[in-house]
Parts: sequence; C-alpha cells; structure tokens
Amino acid sequence: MAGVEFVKGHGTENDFVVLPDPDGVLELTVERVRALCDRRRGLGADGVLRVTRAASVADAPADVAGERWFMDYRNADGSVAEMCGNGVRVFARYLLDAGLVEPGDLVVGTRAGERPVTTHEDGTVTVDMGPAKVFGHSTATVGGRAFDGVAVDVGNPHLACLVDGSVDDLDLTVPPGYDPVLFPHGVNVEFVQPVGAGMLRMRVHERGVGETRSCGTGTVAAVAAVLDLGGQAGGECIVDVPGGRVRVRVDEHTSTLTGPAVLLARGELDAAWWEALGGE
Ligand SMILES: N[C@H](CCC[C@H](N)C(=O)O)C(=O)O
Repeated sequence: MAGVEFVKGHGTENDFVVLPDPDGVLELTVERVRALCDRRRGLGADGVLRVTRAASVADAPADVAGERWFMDYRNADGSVAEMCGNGVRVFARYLLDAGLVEPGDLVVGTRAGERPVTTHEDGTVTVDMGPAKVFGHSTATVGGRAFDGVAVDVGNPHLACLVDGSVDDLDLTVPPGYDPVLFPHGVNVEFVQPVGAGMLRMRVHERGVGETRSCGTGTVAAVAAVLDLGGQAGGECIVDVPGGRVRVRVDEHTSTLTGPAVLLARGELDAAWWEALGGE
C-alpha cells in the first residue's frame, strides 16, 4: 500500500509537516495531526499544512475561489486555526518547489480568506495578511505577574503584551492566563520588547501548540499593538523572534509579513502507521 507523501519545512523555525493532497482525499484526523506533530512518536512539528483545493474543503470561506490552493492548517494539538503567517510562506514555497505555481505572485486560500503572496528570488516570501484589527485591551498572567495587552484579530486571535524588561526572563512553559470572555476560542499570547525605532523582540505562547520559536500572525499582532499604543495609524517594524527575523508592515487597510521559508526534507509516511491512526 502506498504511503503518504510529506514535506518538512519551517518559517523562522516555526515548523510544519506539509501534506500534499491535491485530490482532497486525506482524512486528517485529530489523532493523525497529534501523532505527526509529536517530536518523539511522529515527525515533530508545530502544525500541519494540508495542501488541497478550496473546493474540497467543507468549511472554506465562500469568498475563497474553489480552484485556489487552500492551506488547511492544524495546530499540534489537532485544533483548527483560521490562519498561520509563517505557514503561508512555507505553503507558497512548497507550491513553487512542486511546480504548481509560477514564481512571483499567487493567492492562497485560508480559513481567514484569500491571502495574496509574493515569492521573491532571494527565497523570502511576502504575505498580505489582511487587516490587523485591534478589538480591545486585556491582560495576560505569567508566573503570577499581570501584563497589559492589546487584543488583535489577524484572522486568528492574539493578545500582544508589551514587556518593560527582557522577554527572555518569562517562563512560557505554562500557558498564560487570559480572559475567556474576550477570547472564547482561546488566544495566541505575544510578549513584545521594543528595542529601538522600528525594532521589536518577541516571544509567543501559541494557542494549540505552546511556546513556538516564531508566530507570523503574532508578529503582525505585535506591531499592530505597538502602533495602537503609540497612537500611530501605520508603520513598519523588524521583529526578532527566537527563530529568526521577519519584516512587518501595518496600515489602516492591511498588513504584510515578509520572511524566509525553508523546505528541508521530503519523504513518505508509512501506510500502516497512517492507517493505524484511523480515519474519521
Ligand atoms: N504559527 C502561526 C500561528 C498559528 C496560530 C495558531 N496557533 C492559532 O491557534 O491561531 C503563524 O505563524 O501565524
């Protein structure tokens, strides 16, 4: 029995298992996602990116054209998230590498809608991330300390908290506390340390994953939060995350994320292993 093709990639060390599924036949259950993402019993990843056509995805938004390549993103715990900024860069890199798209401009379908993408000759990828919408102010708690944060919708929910000292001192092995009324479906929590004009450092505890080395939607939320607190309508920042560096631009209409996308391995999942994890 044929196995299941996979590709491993990362964007600023936010890593993903890419599952090509052009005919929309893979049954990507919670158990299979959790096993794939487990760093002992599986390949290990922060999430899974299934590559299929929007027409074959039951909960694809109506404004995503059916023929679009659709990024079916799942968190390591098996939960579905609306959008993944680092993931879209890796997804686009895969499409280009597989010869499914031409270099330059393309549009990727996601549960947050269509996302225009540009692949650059230097290997970096720019994603139009859509508007970063500030929808409140709240607090996160870590180790008994409360941090004021800005609630930002980047297609998925974020709470971006500015930190006075160094973000290195935070213990993010425990999920930060947050307001479940403001974030009924959970939240990605960023801790942001301004380090100079147009420069931020950031760490993140991701919904459905835990601390990751980077979160693309989180870097957009971090910049939107800094602009909101500074009373600025727009701006551009370099954001340093533990896994690398991205460039973020936010204005009142949309936001863009530019950064690397690396494919590092291709292979085949054992058919028996896949089947043993069971379909729906
Ligand atoms: N790592 C992703 C974010 C995943 C967000 C996911 N954890 C959620 O539940 O929203 C990114 O680069 O944007």
